[in-house]
Amino acid sequence: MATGRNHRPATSRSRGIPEATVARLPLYLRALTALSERSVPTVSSEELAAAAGVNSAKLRKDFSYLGSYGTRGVGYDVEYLVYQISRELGLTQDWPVVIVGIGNLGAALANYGGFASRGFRVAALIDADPTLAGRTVAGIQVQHTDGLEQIIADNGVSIGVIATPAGSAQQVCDRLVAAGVTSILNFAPTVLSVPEGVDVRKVDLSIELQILAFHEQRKAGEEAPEEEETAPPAAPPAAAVTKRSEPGPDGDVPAVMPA
Ligand SMILES: NC(=O)c1ccc[n+]([C@@H]2O[C@H](COP(=O)([O-])OP(=O)(O)OC[C@H]3O[C@@H](n4cnc5c(N)ncnc54)[C@H](O)[C@@H]3O)[C@@H](O)[C@H]2O)c1
Repeated sequence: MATGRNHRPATSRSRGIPEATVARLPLYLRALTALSERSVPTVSSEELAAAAGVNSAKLRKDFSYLGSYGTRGVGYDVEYLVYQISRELGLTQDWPVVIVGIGNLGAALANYGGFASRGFRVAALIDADPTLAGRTVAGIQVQHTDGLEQIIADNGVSIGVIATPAGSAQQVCDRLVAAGVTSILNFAPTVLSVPEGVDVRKVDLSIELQILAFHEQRKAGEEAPEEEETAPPAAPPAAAVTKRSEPGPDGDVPAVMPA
């Protein structure tokens, strides 16, 4: 099943919106939702850009793809933009989601209230451990992986979340895809291979931490007084050098949102 490449198009399939813009829409939506909750009626591109952590020229360009230009001197209508972006992201409908792997992470995700409020209903929790089957997590009974295909079909699920160990993730992914799932959020630290037409998003908090560590190290380097550079460790003997494995052909996108 794990054949073919997931060729990610440069633009979204709906109306030629660039993927980079699509990736920023949730940031705008989050900022706009906060304004809406405070009953703020309009917002300028600069204010909204600052709240979303995005450059304001980029924001205006992004909104032009939605056909939203704002009113000079007034700004953007908050409620209407919330509606427009939600519609563009497909959030005006309810998306049933299954989570596979109900360990520490899967249970935490199941308990996270933020999915439901954003239109993602956790329809089922699935785990391979027979001792977990029947247990209730976040008010939902965990079901055994034996029934995975039936669960997907019964609930009309198109989005699956993988929170299993890395070693089982590809097999789980293959079963989800064979059962009809076409979007996967992968938390397992492995590259998934999926057929054309299946989207994979990968979340890896340790990669985010590593990037922060890189910046911390650079900051520390800038602050430290000049001193002799530490010699790098000696290169390993040729025999000990192993070839780095090539990333698998899943074409998934790192969790880091473009600024
Ligand atoms: N992306 C991140 O930022 C992040 C953060 C924490 C953990 N993780 C990863 O998430 C995964 C889960 O971590 P955890 O701490 O919850 O582990 P865990 O061991 O607590 O839970 C894993 C669960 O997966 C189940 N499982 C194993 N094989 C399965 C299969 N084939 N089908 C269905 N269920 C299966 C196990 O029974 C277990 O309940 C790991 O891969 C971990 O590395 C990622």
